[in-house]
Amino acid sequence: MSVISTVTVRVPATTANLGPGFDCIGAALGLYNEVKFTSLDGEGLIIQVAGVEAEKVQTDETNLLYQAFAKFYRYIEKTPPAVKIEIELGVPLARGLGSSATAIVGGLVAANQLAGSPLSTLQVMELAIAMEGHPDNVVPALIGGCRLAATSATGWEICDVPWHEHIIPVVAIPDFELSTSQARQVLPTEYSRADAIFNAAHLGLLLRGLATGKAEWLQAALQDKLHQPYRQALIPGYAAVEAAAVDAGAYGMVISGAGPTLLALTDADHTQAVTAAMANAWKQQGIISIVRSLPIDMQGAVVL
Ligand SMILES: Nc1ncnc2c1ncn2[C@@H]1O[C@H](COP(=O)(O)OP(=O)(O)OP(=O)(O)O)[C@@H](O)[C@H]1O
Ligand SMILES: N[C@@H](CCO)C(=O)O
Repeated sequence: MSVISTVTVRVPATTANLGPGFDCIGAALGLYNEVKFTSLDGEGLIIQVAGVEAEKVQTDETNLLYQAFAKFYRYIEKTPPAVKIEIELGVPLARGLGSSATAIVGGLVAANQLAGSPLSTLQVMELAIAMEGHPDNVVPALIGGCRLAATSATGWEICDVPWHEHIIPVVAIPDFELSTSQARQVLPTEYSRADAIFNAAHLGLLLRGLATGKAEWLQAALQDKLHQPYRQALIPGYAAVEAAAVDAGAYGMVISGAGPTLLALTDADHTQAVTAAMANAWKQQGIISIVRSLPIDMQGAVVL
């Protein structure tokens, strides 16, 4: 088989929900997956994976990157070409850092590029949201920054959420997985009026806290009644890691995406202490973790 065309796409990890923004807010982080698509003549699919947890990624047609690639071609009513996909993984799988969003966005962006860009970024975004089922990971993975997504009469309204430069995300990534589908199964299907009001108020406060960096607003805002109370039991050591982060000076701590990664927000003066405290708290529970501060990525998916 000979090579027709090649494209390489880099896609950032994302942290969704940020506490009270369940299924509607997320931010891109400076941690990346890179994927090279080479379209070939003839028929076939070759997938090669390297990097963190490479052995866990499917290498047949069920691979999510390929699923997104094929969905794009079905959408434009063309047959997907034979393709070789080379994946360099930096984002750990099923940890609440948007690995599935990197695959969906990477596959769609690469396919659009190889097909001569017939779709706009907005159209790619709508396809990505439909595939993932919610917008809070795929939107920042595609366009970067911190983003809020809301439905409108005609589709989606996406807005940028200003993130004060003094606010630093610290992610504590444990060495166990929690799939999003499992973490969604424990959620109720209905909520009380009191819980709905609680989240509306705290999401509003979070937006203002993120924009201003005001400590009191951030400390109060990072609370939620829609998903975290139900998911904490799936994350051993949650309470101990949260207490350690706050004692070390974090504004607060939330579940990153569907978990099990935990996300603390802090400032530069406390980043080192918060990072060490979270790692130590988990260690005392017998859980190995990687804890690190990450910048907000402002670029989103990039064709290299
Ligand atoms: N680079 C990749 N290539 C192919 N498939 C991937 C890739 N990354 C993730 N996946 C698929 O996505 C699954 C993980 O998706 P899941 O939604 O459970 O977690 P997540 O996206 O990492 O977390 P969250 O949505 O909470 O941020 C993996 O088990 C794998 O099937
Ligand atoms: N909003 C999603 C993010 C994970 O995909 C959830 O919490 O289930």
